[in-house]
Amino acid sequence: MSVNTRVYSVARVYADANSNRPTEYWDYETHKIEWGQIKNYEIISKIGRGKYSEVFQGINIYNDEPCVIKVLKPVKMKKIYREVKILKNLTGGPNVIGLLDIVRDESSKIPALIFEKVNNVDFRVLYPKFTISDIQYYFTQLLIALDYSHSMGIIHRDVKPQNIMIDPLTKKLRLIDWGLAEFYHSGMDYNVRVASRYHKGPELLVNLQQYDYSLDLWSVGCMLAAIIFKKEPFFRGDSNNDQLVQIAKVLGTKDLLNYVNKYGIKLSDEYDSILGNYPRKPWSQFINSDNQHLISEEIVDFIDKLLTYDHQLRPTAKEAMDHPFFTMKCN
Ligand SMILES: Nc1ncnc2c1ncn2[C@@H]1O[C@H](COP(=O)(O)OP(=O)(O)OP(=O)(O)O)[C@@H](O)[C@H]1O
Repeated sequence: MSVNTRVYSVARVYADANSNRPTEYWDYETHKIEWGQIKNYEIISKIGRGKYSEVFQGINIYNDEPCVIKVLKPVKMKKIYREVKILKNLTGGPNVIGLLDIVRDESSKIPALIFEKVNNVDFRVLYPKFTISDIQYYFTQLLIALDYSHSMGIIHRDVKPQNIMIDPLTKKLRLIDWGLAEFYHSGMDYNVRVASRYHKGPELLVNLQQYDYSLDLWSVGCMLAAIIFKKEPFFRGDSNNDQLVQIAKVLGTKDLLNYVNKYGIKLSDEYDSILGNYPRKPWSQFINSDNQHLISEEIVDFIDKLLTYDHQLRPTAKEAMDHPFFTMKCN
């Protein structure tokens, strides 16, 4: 990230969340990590493997509490400091995964993050069974986590089903994987190589670097559209460029061009031959016999507002929670 002389976009909310706080709050590069005791934890089994880590189920042998041990792969120390600083700032906040400890192996110096464990059910099993009332409940929980993070000056930048742990028995939802999250400073140029392809907002794909918290709301829109229309993922691009084409096939080319023009962005020449001149596709064309029981005017309007090219026009997390979809009566 870098400071630019041309400020063309500033967050509509929480723009000063970091400038109003002391430097120690957001300056992760000078952050000193206080290492805990690695001998307190034992690995039980492997849960998953991410791009940046190997994740294990573990146990704290002193209190017998289950935990998750995220062993970080070698990356720049700066990235580790950022994830730790952000987790320390957000831990204890609503629906944010709790960081319990940070340890490292004495000889290899490999760091590991210790988290609270969620008895997650895979989204491919869970989401297809969701009723409207489940969707209202879990999306409210997700928006609560996002509004909290945004109010704390932090953009998650990788919202996707794999990063949302849900235990349907206790109805606990936790937003995990803060490894790509970043502090928001108005006027700052950010790296657009964040988020996972299917959930990347148009701002990232058109190289609009002064993006903000609203990026996370696009990803929420992708998740919601996938669940409601039973089309997972909703936008399936086979490359970053194709991802924008898939979006344009739904939202239309004209509004995309209006969007980039508004912020004085020039679309890369690579798009010249692939973007075409797609009309806007009505949402009704996504309704079929498999999904019609989930469809309502309210939900379609909500998806329509979240999946807006112009990041400044999307509802904020708080505005999203106030959408009529959430107060809609359901059986
Ligand atoms: N607290 C937790 N409780 C239960 N499962 C977890 C928890 N934290 C992580 N996992 C599991 O481990 C996987 C990887 O964790 P995480 O996303 O933090 O790692 P990552 O290396 O940053 O992943 P990616 O490359 O996908 O971004 C998750 O998708 C999830 O399945």
